[in-house]
Formats: sequence, C-alpha cells, structure tokens
Amino acid sequence: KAYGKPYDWGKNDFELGSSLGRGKFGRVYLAREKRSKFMVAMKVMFKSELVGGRVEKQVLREIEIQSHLKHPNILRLYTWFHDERRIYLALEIASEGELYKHLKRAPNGRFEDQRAAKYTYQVANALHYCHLNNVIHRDLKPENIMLTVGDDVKLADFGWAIHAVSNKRKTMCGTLDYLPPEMVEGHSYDMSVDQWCLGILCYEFLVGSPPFEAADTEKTYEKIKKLNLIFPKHVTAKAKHLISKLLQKEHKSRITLVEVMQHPWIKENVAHPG
Ligand SMILES: O=C(O)Cn1ncc2ncnc(NCCc3cnc(NC(=O)Nc4cccc(Cl)c4)s3)c21
Repeated sequence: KAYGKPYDWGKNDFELGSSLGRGKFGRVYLAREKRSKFMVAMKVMFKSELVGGRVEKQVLREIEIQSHLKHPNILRLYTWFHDERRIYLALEIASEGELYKHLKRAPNGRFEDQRAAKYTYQVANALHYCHLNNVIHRDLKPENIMLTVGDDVKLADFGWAIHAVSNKRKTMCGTLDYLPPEMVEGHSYDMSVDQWCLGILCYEFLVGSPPFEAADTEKTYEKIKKLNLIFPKHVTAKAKHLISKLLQKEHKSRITLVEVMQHPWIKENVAHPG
C-alpha cells in the first residue's frame, strides 16, 4: 500500500457483534477490527433513510467535525466508510449508553449535586474544547451525551440527533426545550448558544426535567422568551446562581465556559476538576 496515504477502512475490516441500540437513522452494533481486535461501536445507517430524512449533508458535516475532535469528554469518531446502501460510523464505545436513561432511572429522576456538578464540569470542558476549535455543538441534551463504564460523560452526535428507541423522549420536540431565545426568535446566534444549552442541561440534571417544558410548542416558546425560571426548593443557592448566569437572554451576559468550570458550585461538588 502507498505509505503516507491513510488506510481506507471498509466493512471487511470489522466483525459485527450484538446490537447496542437503535435510533431514528439506523442501529448501533458492537464491532471488532479483525487485525488489531480493537472494539468499536459501529453505527450503521441506510443511505435511503438519510436521503429521505434530508440529513445526509449533516452526517457528512458531523463526520468532518467529529473526526478532528480529540478530547476525553467527546465520543471519538475513529473512522467511517460506506458501501452501496449504507454509511458506517466507527465510534468509541461508551458502554453505559445514553445519559438520558440514567437520569430517568436515578432516584426522584434527578442527580445529586456531586453527580450533576461532575457531568456539568465535563460537558463544559468538552464544549470549551469545541469552541477553541470553532465548533458549536448546538444540540446539547441528555440523549446526545454518552456515559462510560468509569462514569465519565462523552459528548456525542455532532450532526442530527438519533434516539435510542427505548428511552426516546416522549415528544419529538425534546430538543425544543433546549432552544435559546435567539434561536426561538430566529435571530443570529453564536458560540454562546452552547452556554444556554448547558444551563438547561444543568437544570435538567438537578430537577429531572427542563425549566421551560410545556404541553405544546407555542407554550414552550412563550416560557423560553419570558424566561421565568422556577427552581424547586431542593436546588441550592450556588446551583441556582450558576444556572441563572447561563440562562441569560442576552448572549453577552452568559458566563463563559471557563467561569463555569471555576464556579463555586462546581469547586464545592467536583473532587478534583481537571
Ligand atoms: O446507547 C446507544 O445508542 C447505543 N450505544 N451503546 C453504547 C454506545 N457507545 C457508543 N455509541 C453508542 N451509540 C451511538 C451514539 C452516537 C454517536 N454519534 C452518533 N452520530 C449520529 O448518529 N449521527 C447521525 C446519524 C443520523 C443522521 C445524522 Cl444527521 C447524524 S450516534 C452506544
């Protein structure tokens, strides 16, 4: 083979194993690279479905973005390839699957401060790395965050969301809850949309549901624009301070990801951040 030219991987390099989960656009299998015996999570998508869903460009953008991102809290996309009918993504394995199902299964459907703060810190760290690489995730939510066997989170799915069929959020507008005001109002937006989403995520970790959840689209938009933030009494003052500093209507008033990682609520609840 020509040296210097990256090896072009194909499906014959891998043995597919059991199914790890199913999403809107395909299934995920445990897979092993034959020569090295390296294990991956192989996401297999049908081109016909992607074209139907008009998301093929997003998958290609995701591949372009994610294959260049290397960070301990971002799920690695090792390689990808396609045959006449399917596209394959060879992904890092996060054996605990989607964080969403762990949130639903936690006592009272919410995380304690230590766990919520640890995951908030790790997501802020991953987002900070993305922003340093001019990547805006824009679709942050518990379904797009994977959990490892070591209880660390991995940001995933830099394209469009897929949902594991079992614990899919009931209403397909789950993403809607996370939309910042500037996106609801169709205004221009910048990197700080991720800070807004991190605020929604942190709230959902501590409360078990997003702050502006409502019965329908219109009501959710109204609550986002009105920004009436109500905290249950178990949420501590420090946590409320951090979330309120992220859920600012004015993008420029949102605290930075570095300030999130240094916030007293994080310092107090995360053993050794960094
Ligand atoms: O819990 C599970 O779902 C199963 N499971 N269990 C363990 C495990 N370890 C790693 N990954 C898993 N699942 C794949 C997670 C994804 C990461 N990146 C993605 N990207 C994507 O779907 N892109 C995409 C698809 C269709 C259209 C468009 Cl626009 C974009 S999916 C795992």
